[in-house]
Amino acid sequence: MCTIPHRTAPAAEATTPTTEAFRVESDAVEYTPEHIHSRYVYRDSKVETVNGRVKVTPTEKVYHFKTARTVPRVGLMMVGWGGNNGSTLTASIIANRHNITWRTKEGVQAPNYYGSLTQSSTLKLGTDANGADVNIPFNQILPMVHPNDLVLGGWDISKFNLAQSMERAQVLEYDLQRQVAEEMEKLVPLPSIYYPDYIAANQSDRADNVLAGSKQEHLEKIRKDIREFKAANNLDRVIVLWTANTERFSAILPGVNDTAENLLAAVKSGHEEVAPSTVFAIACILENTPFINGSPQNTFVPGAIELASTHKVYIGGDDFKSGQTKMKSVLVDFLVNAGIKPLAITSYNHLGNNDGKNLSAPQQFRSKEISKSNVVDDMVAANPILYKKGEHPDHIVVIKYCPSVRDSKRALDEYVSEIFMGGRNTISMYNVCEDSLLASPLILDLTIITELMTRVEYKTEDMEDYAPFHSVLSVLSYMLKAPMVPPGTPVINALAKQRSAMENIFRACVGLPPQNDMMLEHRAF
Ligand SMILES: NC(=O)c1ccc[n+]([C@@H]2O[C@H](COP(=O)([O-])OP(=O)(O)OC[C@H]3O[C@@H](n4cnc5c(N)ncnc54)[C@H](O)[C@@H]3O)[C@@H](O)[C@H]2O)c1
Ligand SMILES: O=P([O-])([O-])O[C@@H]1[C@@H](O)[C@H](O)[C@@H](O)[C@H](O)[C@@H]1O
Repeated sequence: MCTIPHRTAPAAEATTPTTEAFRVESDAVEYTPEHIHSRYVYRDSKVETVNGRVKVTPTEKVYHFKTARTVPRVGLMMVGWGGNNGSTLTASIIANRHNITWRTKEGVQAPNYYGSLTQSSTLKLGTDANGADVNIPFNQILPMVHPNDLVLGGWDISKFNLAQSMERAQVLEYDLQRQVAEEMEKLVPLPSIYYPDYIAANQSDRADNVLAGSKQEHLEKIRKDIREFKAANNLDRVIVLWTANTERFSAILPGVNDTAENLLAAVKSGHEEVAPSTVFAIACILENTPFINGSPQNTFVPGAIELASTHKVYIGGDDFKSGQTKMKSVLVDFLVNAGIKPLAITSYNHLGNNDGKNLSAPQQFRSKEISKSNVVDDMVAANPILYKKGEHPDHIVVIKYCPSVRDSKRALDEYVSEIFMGGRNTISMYNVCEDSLLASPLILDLTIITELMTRVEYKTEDMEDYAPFHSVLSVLSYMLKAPMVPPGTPVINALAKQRSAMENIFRACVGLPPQNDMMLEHRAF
């Protein structure tokens, strides 16, 4: 097995087509100066029951994909920039960009992007003449923006600059903090929208950087912020990502947020049931700027989804899938697909960062409890041998705030399953991690893949022109606890399926077949 060496980051002024790490030699793939064109045969199986007999028919559908090769100048604006995730990610990009190393008790540590699928994982490109796998860095399958080239900005209700925020977060080692502090000090979050009812009351002491005025004025100000950030930094594309506090859920109210028209009117009238995150989402959509929600609240009320679809702007969410839930979406997938029946899943964690402080309030915890609880639904529903219709494991989620452990979340999980002949199997896990060091790389992947998707279009044989994917970007699901999907389509939480879907879509864009792991060349020869 060999891996094509990892390329260093291109210069920030990437304005010419990226030179790909490989070329696909196929009649189904064409490289022009501007695009990669591919013709892809999508194969599936249609199942129908006719007179009690199940009939399966293999199907084929031709898709034409077109991917713009030039990686644009990209800005990432974070809502909640001064938080643990935002400050940690910013410091980490600066450290990687300048290759800043720092001393720890174990020696010299170099910067990296571990935990980022696009930056630190690989995929199998094919096999060499000896039949050995050839693996490439995930970010070489298609031209992607490099994290080092992202221009960073954003908003926070706290006026701390990013050096103060990094110090407050207490996530990164001091020897690194001191080296990036000067650059971080110059980064100051824009004032933001603050509706006290939406986050815990215990957050009020941070709220010293807030916008005055009406909801409509807030909407217009955020739109202006995006335009000005883009112009000031000579950007081609801005991605906005919510990594601010978890909000309470918004009630879905007919006449208020059920349609795009009603939602815009509700903002204009200052209706209380429009959350800050929804105002941000509307501002982004109206500015043709993708908006990703890294928190669990229902930012994307029906009216926001309709608005995004009408404007063909990408939205995605909800809630970074960083630790306990990520593990759950692997373990339950393994158990159920091994024919083992989880009976009870109890997930407890305590943490001491500001996120934990905000989640100590009931309404904010409820938002998180919902996003953490639905992650096994698809796996359970897919196995009627183990689970009768409507049957599911007991699933308990507990989160407690314990200031002294800071960002170092302690997660304790127990999985009790029924096994062969009435037996029981209990798996216990203890997972300690700096929560922000798990979430920050996910912010990169969400940003990088969202930007890539703005450069991918498809056309089927019955379409006149190319079109973007559906505005609800379900391809992001690998990074999210409660993946948003186009209305009426299935939600997939199993981590392996989520990664496979993303990889195979990108493979199709360069005319490669889906990865199937059959390895027939090593079994039938
Ligand atoms: N592993 C993880 O860290 C993880 C995993 C999944 C989800 N999340 C979610 O990501 C979010 C951020 O996590 P964190 O640890 O960085 O939290 P944090 O509390 O450290 O940061 C949130 C920041 O948002 C700011 N803020 C709150 N309301 C705002 C508004 N309306 N506009 C602008 N800024 C606002 C706060 O001042 C704070 O600086 C939380 O909602 C959390 O639930 C985190
Ligand atoms: O991603 P994950 O570890 O399942 O879930 C985490 C929660 O357990 C934690 O309490 C919360 O503070 C983080 O925001 C994150 O949502």
